[in-house]
Amino acid sequence: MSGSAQNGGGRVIPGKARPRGRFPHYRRAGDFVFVSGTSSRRADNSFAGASADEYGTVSLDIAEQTRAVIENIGAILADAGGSLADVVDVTSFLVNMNDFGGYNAVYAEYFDEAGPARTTVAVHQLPHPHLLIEIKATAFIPRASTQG
Ligand SMILES: O=C(O)C/C=C/C(=O)C(=O)O
Repeated sequence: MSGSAQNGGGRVIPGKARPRGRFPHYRRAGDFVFVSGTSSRRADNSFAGASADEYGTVSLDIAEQTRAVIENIGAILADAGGSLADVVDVTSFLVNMNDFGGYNAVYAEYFDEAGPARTTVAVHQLPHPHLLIEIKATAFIPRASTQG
C-alpha cells in the first residue's frame, strides 16, 4: 500500500484495470476504505462475462460479471490490507432489474445477513455497453490492523 493510501489519500493499484477517469480504485478515510465503482473489467480492458461469437453477436452473463466484480473488489481491498469480510456497505448498479435474480444468487455466495448493508438500483447505462453491473463498496479496516 502506498503511504498516501495508508494515510488517507486515494490509491490506483498497478496491474489492475485502470480507472476510467481521475479517481482511485479506493480511498482510505480513517478506518474506512471507500472502493470506487468497480466492474468486471480486466487489466487488458476485456470484460469477464462478455463474449462475442464469430458474427460479433455479444453475449453478456450477469452471474459471471457479478462474480468478477466481487472478486475485483476483494483484490482492491487486499491492497488496502483487508478483504471482502471487511465490507460494511454495498451499492449495486444494474442496467436491467431482470438480472436481479442472477446477481442475487452470486451475491449470496459471498455475503449473507451478517454481512454488509446493501442497496441495489437500476440505472439507464454504465460506462461501457458490455457492462450489466457495477458495484461500489465501503469497508471497515482499522488502520492499526494493517500496520506491522
Ligand atoms: O472501471 C470500470 O469498468 C467501471 C467504471 C466506472 C466508472 O468509470 C465510474 O463509475 O465512474
